[in-house]
Amino acid sequence: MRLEAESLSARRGEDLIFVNVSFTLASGDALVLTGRNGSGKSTLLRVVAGLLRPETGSAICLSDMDAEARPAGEFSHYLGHRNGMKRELTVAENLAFWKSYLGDIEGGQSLDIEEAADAVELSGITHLPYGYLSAGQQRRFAMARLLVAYRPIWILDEPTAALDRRADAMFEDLVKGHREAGGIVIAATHQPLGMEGAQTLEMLGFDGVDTEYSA
Ligand SMILES: Nc1ncnc2c1ncn2[C@@H]1O[C@H](COP(=O)(O)OP(=O)(O)OP(=O)(O)O)[C@@H](O)[C@H]1O
Repeated sequence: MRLEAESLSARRGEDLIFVNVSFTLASGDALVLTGRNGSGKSTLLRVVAGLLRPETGSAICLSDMDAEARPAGEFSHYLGHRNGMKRELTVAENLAFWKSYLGDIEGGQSLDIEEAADAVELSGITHLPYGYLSAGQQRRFAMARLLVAYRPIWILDEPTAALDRRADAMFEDLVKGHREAGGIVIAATHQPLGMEGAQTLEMLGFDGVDTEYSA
């Protein structure tokens, strides 16, 4: 599998946030986005995930299963700053929703809900309303979303911000396991997070609008 981003530009409001961003990632590869606050990291992640329309360019995925290139978003999990879980529902209900809503795509297998809870070291509390949990527990279960439906590309925006070191280590193992199984990871993160050997791409914000970016 290959993810190819070519000549991406994006606009927020009136302003171009970045132009000419290109990179290619193959199975097992990772890309770390760096750059100061407001430089466009989240915007680029949302464009690749298919949540924001690019001004120019495309992010496509060439899968071994499919002769045709398809939008990268169809192959992606997106874990943004927000957790994407309903506070009133139990953890199990939230994860069951994501599991049935997303389903698996060809080429990989997902975990069931208790297995995913175990993988984020929180088994036994999936019957609790999500809103009862601590911020760190909520974030861990948001990470469990990545495991209950298979997607080869993980797009992660500061996934472990405000978590403790043990959670970092747990998440690092998940990311390593995903890459070893042939997955691709793109993350805006200041922590290592299993991203060894990753390409890096420094986002320059408005300053970079006249400069070409590529990783
Ligand atoms: N919905 C929006 N409408 C207009 N401008 C926006 C919107 N969202 C973000 N921006 C602007 O786009 C620019 C890039 O923001 P973005 O969130 O992508 O940066 P970032 O590098 O992820 O920042 P941080 O490190 O603070 O998370 C900023 O100038 C921001 O003000």
